[in-house]
Amino acid sequence: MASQKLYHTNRFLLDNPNDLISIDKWQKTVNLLAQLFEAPAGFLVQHTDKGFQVTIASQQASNPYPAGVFIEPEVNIFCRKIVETGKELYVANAHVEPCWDTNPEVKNDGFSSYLGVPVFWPDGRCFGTFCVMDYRKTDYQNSYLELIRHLKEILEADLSLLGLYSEMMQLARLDDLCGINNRRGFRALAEQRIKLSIRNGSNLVMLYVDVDEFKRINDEHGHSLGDEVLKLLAKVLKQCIRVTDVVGRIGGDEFVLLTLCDTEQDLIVLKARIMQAISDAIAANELPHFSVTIGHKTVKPSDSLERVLACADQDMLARKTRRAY
Ligand SMILES: Nc1nc2c(ncn2[C@@H]2O[C@H](COP(=O)(O)OP(=O)(O)OP(=O)(O)O)[C@@H](O)[C@H]2O)c(=O)[nH]1
Repeated sequence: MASQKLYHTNRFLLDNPNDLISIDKWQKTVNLLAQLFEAPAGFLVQHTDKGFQVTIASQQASNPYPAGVFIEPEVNIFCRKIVETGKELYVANAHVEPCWDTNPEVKNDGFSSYLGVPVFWPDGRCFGTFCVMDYRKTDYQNSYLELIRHLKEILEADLSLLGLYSEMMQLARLDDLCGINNRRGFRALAEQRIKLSIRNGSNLVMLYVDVDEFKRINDEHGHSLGDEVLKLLAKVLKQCIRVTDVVGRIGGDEFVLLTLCDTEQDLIVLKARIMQAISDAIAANELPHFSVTIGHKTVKPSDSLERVLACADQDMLARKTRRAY
């Protein structure tokens, strides 16, 4: 649960609806495509490792494939060729091209013509295809190709927006230095995690990890070595927890972990594991010795996140003070 993506390029959009995508607008775009080409069927088709899914189908009685239809990845459909090559495809008359003999759109549905362009995710991966099919053979001129390219830009603009928004959310929630959640990101994920644990009755513990005398490390070895210490600590903490736990850096040398922990004994073992992992990492990376103090607070259903954090912080401070005397 280290980060939350707004979209997954390998998941069907129809199964993971997203508020930033206007399916209604996409529907109008696909309808317009079919209308301008006077074609009986127009589509936006998505491809993932699972296969192909019709995301949007033009709303016409002549169109045999409604939105949601799934096609296995190995089926010899026109769209597959585009996904494999990343290039546009125009087939004026599939009945005279033997390579399409096994294509069910030709063999079973009787389509003759296909024109499609690849649609890309903002990271350059192929989302799928935007295409028109006709039962008759066609003779589309260049201007038609221009038209379909322009229309697909409307779809890609929405996918770009999704990418930009996702990046902005990541930036707002990530600590630049350590690459883990910052306070904002940690809070958002921790709130969700606490709600989930209340629902399924699991025991969560908040750990508050603070580097001892970090100021001295900066003063003696320089700020950039101090940064290396913080990065190493973040890496070690991430390695000591499960993927469903939440980790964050919420202050200069202060880190927090929200983790599942059933018993006192589990907690003791986890703290010892963190201490050992820090010692091992210091030795492996030839960094100056440093230690941490770890406070904790068990999460009760009635606790607010603020209270849990404050109590874990106080526990950490009390342990630091006890050690100092
Ligand atoms: N290198 C580096 N130092 C930072 C960063 N953020 C905060 N600091 C420094 O971290 C130090 C934290 O100092 P203190 O809060 O006094 O804590 P401490 O020296 O660890 O003392 P105790 O917590 O009492 O053990 C300060 O000197 C900050 O300047 C950072 O991103 N990189």
